[in-house]
Amino acid sequence: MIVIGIVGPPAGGKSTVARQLVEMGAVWLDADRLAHQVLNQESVIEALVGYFGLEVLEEGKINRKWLATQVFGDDLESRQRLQWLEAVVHPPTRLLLQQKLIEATKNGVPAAVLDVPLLFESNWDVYCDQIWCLVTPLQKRQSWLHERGWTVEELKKREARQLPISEKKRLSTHILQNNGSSEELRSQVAKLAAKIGLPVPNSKKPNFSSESSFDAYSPIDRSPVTPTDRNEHCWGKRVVPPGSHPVE
Ligand SMILES: CC(C)(COP(=O)(O)OP(=O)(O)OC[C@H]1O[C@@H](n2cnc3c(N)ncnc32)[C@H](O)[C@@H]1O)[C@@H](O)C(=O)NCCC(=O)NCCS
Ligand SMILES: Nc1ncnc2c1ncn2[C@@H]1O[C@H](COP(=O)(O)OP(=O)(O)OP(=O)(O)O)[C@@H](O)[C@H]1O
Repeated sequence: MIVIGIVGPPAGGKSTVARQLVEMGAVWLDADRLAHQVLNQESVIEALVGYFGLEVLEEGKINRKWLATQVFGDDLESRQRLQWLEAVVHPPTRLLLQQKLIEATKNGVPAAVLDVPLLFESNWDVYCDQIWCLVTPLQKRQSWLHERGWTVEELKKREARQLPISEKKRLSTHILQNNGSSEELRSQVAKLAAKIGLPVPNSKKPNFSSESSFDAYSPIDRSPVTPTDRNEHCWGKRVVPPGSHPVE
């Protein structure tokens, strides 16, 4: 099984690429979704109420929209709150992600896609054979934002808490330019997928939601890919190739 990490700026198209790879037989591991599951755990809710007060709750659940206003900011207090939140949420999220990776390996899927926004920041890159970095202009992301109800300011605040895109590019093995349609993005994804032996469908397949793709694997082809020099050591430290990376 080959492990592909997807990175990029917030709202840069990581999930879109993951969905496209699911259509090509990969399994999608969505760290945001797993972190949301962790936020539903009783012990985590108790810890958050202890730290943030009852305001963090809405109808007994963590109010993520409110919490985002408390942790994404440039001031010292916000940064300390984010650090605290990550220290609570990341370890159980890591455990869930590890379990899902092991499950995918056992199921013999050809590829697992790690859709982890903080892939480098949380050292998840060590699990990856390849890392694909999306380069997506702010203007494009702005035009897609309305779907998730964020303002540009919210987007920028989150981005400021992540590794700069220049660093993400430098540390990645492939770069995808997401500055056109999703079909244009798909053709870049298909090219890279073909290189690692994933079955690329000719026609457009229906979209898989994170919900449905998370535990269910694509029915297209479950046979393992031919081993390449990079996919034989899924659990070893990935070696970052020297120099800059060609635009794919
Ligand atoms: C603050 C929370 C409640 C806001 O929830 P919300 O539903 O608004 O956002 P969601 O979780 O879907 O994240 C959307 C995007 O925000 C950005 N983002 C989320 N957490 C972080 C973070 N700790 N640092 C920088 N950017 C982040 C990412 O680009 C992510 O894809 C939530 O993001 C959270 O609990 N974050 C801390 C846990 C974490 O680091 N998650 C990232 C994956 S491990
Ligand atoms: N090339 C594209 N053409 C049109 N819409 C796009 C394109 N790429 C992404 N989008 C849209 O932009 C929005 C953000 O994309 P997506 O959710 O894939 O980003 P993301 O990187 O996973 O975001 P985050 O990690 O911050 O949650 C979505 O509504 C998606 O449909």
